[in-house]
Amino acid sequence: MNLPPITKTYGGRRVLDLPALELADGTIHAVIGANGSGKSTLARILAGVIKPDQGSFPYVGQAGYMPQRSYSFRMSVVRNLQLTGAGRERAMAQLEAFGLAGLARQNAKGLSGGETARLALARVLMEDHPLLILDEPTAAMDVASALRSEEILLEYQARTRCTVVLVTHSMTQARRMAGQVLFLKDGRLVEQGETGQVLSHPRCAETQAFLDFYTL
Ligand SMILES: Nc1ncnc2c1ncn2[C@@H]1O[C@H](COP(=O)(O)OP(=O)(O)OP(=O)(O)O)[C@@H](O)[C@H]1O
Repeated sequence: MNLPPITKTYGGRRVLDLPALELADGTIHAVIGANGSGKSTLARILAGVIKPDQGSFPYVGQAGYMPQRSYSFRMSVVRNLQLTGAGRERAMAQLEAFGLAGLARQNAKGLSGGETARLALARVLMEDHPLLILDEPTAAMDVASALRSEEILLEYQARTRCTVVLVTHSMTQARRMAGQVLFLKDGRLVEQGETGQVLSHPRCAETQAFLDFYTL
């Protein structure tokens, strides 16, 4: 997937200023960087939720998107998944996979934060998308749920061969999941490359300085 240069400006402040990018198809790309570095802004643009300063993103409508603040609809948990057009049996199987089957009949608005995130991920993975944009999908989850979600996501990706943009603050998650890593700082792309290279042998001092905090 070739992306054109992308900029985004709010109130005269440029929060994203990226060059043309190539994201290898069928690969999981982890987007890492400090708070405010532009990760969610990039995710929203790729998902078509907001527009870049210029042009429009050509993949609007094709992407499955899980925003940073996951949400549910005011109806039963199982009906949240049936909204995708799936039958009850398929929806229940997905809830089972995400450990939510016991909550199927409960109103989804009563779910905890981590449960809501599991439901949101379960919902986006009900359909096959060529492009998946996941903004910190497991940040609210307990470790067991996060690891299970990673497994399900990897199975989904292996089956569909979709391209995934995964925003994460977890370097261990990036190592487990991603083939490529993009490091953003102050809205700029500092480094992009194979996961092991960027996380273990970064080329840029700025990347190393960011990663140093993860060994503290
Ligand atoms: N709607 C908006 N109006 C004004 N500024 C915005 C808006 N959305 C984002 N920004 C600014 O753009 C910058 C990048 O925000 P973004 O949410 O993309 O960061 P992030 O890397 O995802 O951060 P975090 O790790 O905290 O989620 C921030 O400084 C933020 O304040």
